Amino acid sequence: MSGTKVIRVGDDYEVFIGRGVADQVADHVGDAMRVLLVHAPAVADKAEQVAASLRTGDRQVVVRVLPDAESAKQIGVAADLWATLGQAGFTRTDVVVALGGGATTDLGGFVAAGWLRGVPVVQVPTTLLGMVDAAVGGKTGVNTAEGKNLVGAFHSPSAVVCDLDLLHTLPWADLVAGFAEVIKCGFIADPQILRLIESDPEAALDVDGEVLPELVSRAVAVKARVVAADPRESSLREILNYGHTFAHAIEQVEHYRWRHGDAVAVGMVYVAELACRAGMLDETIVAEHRRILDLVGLPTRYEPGRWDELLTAMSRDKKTRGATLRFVVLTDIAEPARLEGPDPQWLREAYDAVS
Ligand SMILES: NC(=O)c1ccc[n+]([C@@H]2O[C@H](COP(=O)([O-])OP(=O)(O)OC[C@H]3O[C@@H](n4cnc5c(N)ncnc54)[C@H](O)[C@@H]3O)[C@@H](O)[C@H]2O)c1
Ligand SMILES: O=C(O)C(=O)C[C@@H](O)[C@H](O)[C@H](O)COP(=O)(O)O
Ligand SMILES: [Zn+2]
Repeated sequence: MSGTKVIRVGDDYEVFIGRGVADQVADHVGDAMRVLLVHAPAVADKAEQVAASLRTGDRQVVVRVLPDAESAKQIGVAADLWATLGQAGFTRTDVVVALGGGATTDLGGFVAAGWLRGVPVVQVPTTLLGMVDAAVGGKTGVNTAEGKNLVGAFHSPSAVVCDLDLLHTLPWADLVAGFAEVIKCGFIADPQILRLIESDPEAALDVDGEVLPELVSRAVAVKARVVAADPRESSLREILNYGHTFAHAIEQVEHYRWRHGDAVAVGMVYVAELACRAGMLDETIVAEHRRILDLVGLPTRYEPGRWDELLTAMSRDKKTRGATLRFVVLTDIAEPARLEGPDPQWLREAYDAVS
């Protein structure tokens, strides 16, 4: 890959993918007089560099480090930042910049969505998962005691800056977790993603190689296409939730000790097993889920004996309507469909098949 790849999300904003592009964050804040930069603890050095590049003229740059990972996604963290914005006099032409993984971009986006009912946010994802998924599409939010992402808002970013060089410091387990959302895009919409991974998994996982940028661009293109067609998830966008009903249940019952990507990997196998029991998906495709996830080192199993807790957590999924659980399933690769109110026996059998 040479140069910066630019992917438009409808008429709304652009996603910039390249090496070194975080040095250009200042180009995306316009003439804002004030910028709040929130960042994950692990990228403090980069945050200092970005803050320095933003400090031009009279602009005031306020920098705040967030609690690590999922602990950032709490209403209290957002409330503290709203107090900061109030004290610094942030107006509707001022900007929030979020630098970090998906937890940071979800929280930063939520803070921007709430302040004055919406100020611009520039998303600068620093994990693979953030680049291919979380920072794109405008879903923002926090968790509550009752479940994952239960409070939030749709708030499109004004730009998304994906600097692949930032992946050099990302721990291996977090890089691998990001592949779950890449593989999800392969299964729901772009089989070439699956072919690229299976033909050379090692090359796919090489942050300095040529395959990873291609995978990032392909996954972002899938997300951009779906989000542009259905920004507020009235129908089509639900396909981006493939595997997430079971995944979010795992995350909640594990008190967020499981990575989101790892949970999504198991969640996709669960829902493939479910679709198989519903007679919608051939078992060879279920096996293909396990094989491809295995190739990059993602989990395909969760522990036994937790069914009741998981079922309660699944009932709070946003796709549920009344008492009816709804799942995004596949009838084939790149052929998403819905399964509504499945037989409780299938739900349980699918769990037994992944535990
Ligand atoms: N809004 C959406 O559409 C959307 C989509 C997918 C996921 N998400 C959310 O994203 C979150 C998961 O995101 P994630 O997987 O990026 O996890 P994360 O944000 O928790 O980051 C994982 C870990 O990597 C560290 N880190 C981040 N960048 C680093 C870097 N460059 N070098 C070293 N360490 C670094 C973080 O500090 C953290 O400890 C979940 O909360 C999930 O719900 C949101
Ligand atoms: O962008 C979407 O739409 C997604 O569903 C992407 C998911 O990967 C992501 O984890 C999202 O945060 C889940 O959203 P939720 O609405 O189920 O909370
Ligand atoms: Zn996800």
